[in-house]
Amino acid sequence: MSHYRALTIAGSDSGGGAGIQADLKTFTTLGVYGLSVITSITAQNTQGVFGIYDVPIEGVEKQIDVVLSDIGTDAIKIGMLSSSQIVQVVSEKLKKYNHIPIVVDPVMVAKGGSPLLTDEAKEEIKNSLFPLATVITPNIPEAEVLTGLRIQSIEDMKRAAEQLLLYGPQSVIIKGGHLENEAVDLFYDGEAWSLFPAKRIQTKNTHGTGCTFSSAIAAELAKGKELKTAIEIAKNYIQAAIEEADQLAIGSGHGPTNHFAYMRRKGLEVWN
Ligand SMILES: Nc1ncnc2c1ncn2[C@@H]1O[C@H](COP(=O)(O)OP(=O)(O)O)[C@@H](O)[C@H]1O
Ligand SMILES: Cc1ncc(COP(=O)(O)OP(=O)(O)O)c(N)n1
Repeated sequence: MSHYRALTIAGSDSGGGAGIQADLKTFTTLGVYGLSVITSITAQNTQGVFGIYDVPIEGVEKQIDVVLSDIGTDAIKIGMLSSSQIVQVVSEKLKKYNHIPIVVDPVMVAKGGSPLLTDEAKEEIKNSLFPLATVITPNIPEAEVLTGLRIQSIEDMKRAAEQLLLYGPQSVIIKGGHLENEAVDLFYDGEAWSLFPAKRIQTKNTHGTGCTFSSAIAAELAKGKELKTAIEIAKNYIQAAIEEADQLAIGSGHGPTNHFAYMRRKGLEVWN
């Protein structure tokens, strides 16, 4: 029996809530075999980021080469790429895989405010990586930095999405986790707008929501789902993970979301 495969190219979060660790948990609980290329190691817990150690460029290149030449993948998710050199090498390598769906999460800042990429790398992401993307998934602060617009409403999100599409991705989803009332995400592919609304959950345990959401989209694309269906499933997955986040109670700061919740709701008992 063969399995669908998804590759994450991202940073490691030692606290397990975001980055590579969140991506692999998401792939696994959506039934997809997860592969990983680590770009950077963060010393991180629920209280914040205490150190960032980039993997040497040759190490990033080698991981991509050996994984793709032997195992291959059905979808790729890109998360934290902390320097412009890492963005360059990843973009260069992925140019020859443009038949595979690519989800780009332009990770910039961790919840506690620690920067996860340099200013130089922001330009490189727009110019080199966005043109390769099936979909890009900025949150509101990221979309503001990338466009220079102030985003406070759905109309502002629409303007930002139009501007971001000019960099060449096939589509854009601006995540609304930072809006005040509703957690509504806006999708745009140059033809039509779609809204993915959800009730905003009051919890401090939202560490890794963006990583989890983008890797759930990648997992569903790996299975061959159409993009909007993949986003709908990812939205249900993250909603369940946030709704049941407080049951995990990991760490003393901003805890992770609950990657078991979606599986449990599908009737699979994961612990006793
Ligand atoms: N408190 C919340 N309640 C419900 N959904 C949320 C909440 N926070 C974030 N989300 C959802 O989680 C996903 C990730 O969004 P967001 O938190 O904005 O990303 P990031 O982690 O990159 O800042 C989006 O679908 C967003 O709507
Ligand atoms: C290693 C690593 N990658 C990405 C992030 C940011 O993840 P995100 O899902 O945006 O979650 P928050 O940091 O906003 O909770 C990270 N912290 N670490």
